Amino acid sequence: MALQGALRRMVPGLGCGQVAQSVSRFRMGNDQTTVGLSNDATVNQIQEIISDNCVVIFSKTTCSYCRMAKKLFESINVNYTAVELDMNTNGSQIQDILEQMTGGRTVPRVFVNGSFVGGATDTQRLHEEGKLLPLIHQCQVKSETRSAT
Ligand SMILES: N[C@@H](CCC(=O)N[C@@H](CS)C(=O)NCC(=O)O)C(=O)O
Ligand code: FES
Repeated sequence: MALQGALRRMVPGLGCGQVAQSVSRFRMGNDQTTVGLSNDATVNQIQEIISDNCVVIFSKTTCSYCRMAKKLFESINVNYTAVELDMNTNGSQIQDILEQMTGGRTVPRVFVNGSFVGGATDTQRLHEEGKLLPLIHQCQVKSETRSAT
């Protein structure tokens, strides 16, 4: 699928700033300029957020599973960027695109180091299997490589 190809081709993310206490939140499309974005523009916006941030959670403010995913990252002191789809003018468009990219439209949709890792239970399982922190560590390796060059 074209979108999956596009996701794989993404440039590595810029600094991810994990292992910090504060939680960064990013809202897309809440201002006038981004209302009614074309599909391509929204795809680009999504890809930019995913490549610029080590951990991205596409979420809804009312969703307990989303809360669970956020709490998991908070418990391991890892910063995340939450995109709250229910606070966003383009929320359902973003959800449609995420479905094309990942094969599902449920929230949360969690991305680490540019790759989709699953929903809340998938992310929790990954952590229990000891596989989540190594993925997060990959973002640090990337940002260290970048700053060394
Ligand atoms: N096992 C999934 C469950 C995700 C799920 O069922 N999400 C529901 C809300 S809790 C959903 O996205 N429903 C469709 C919607 O809100 O658009 C996970 O842990 O993330
Ligand atoms: S837990 Fe109900 S909306 Fe996610």
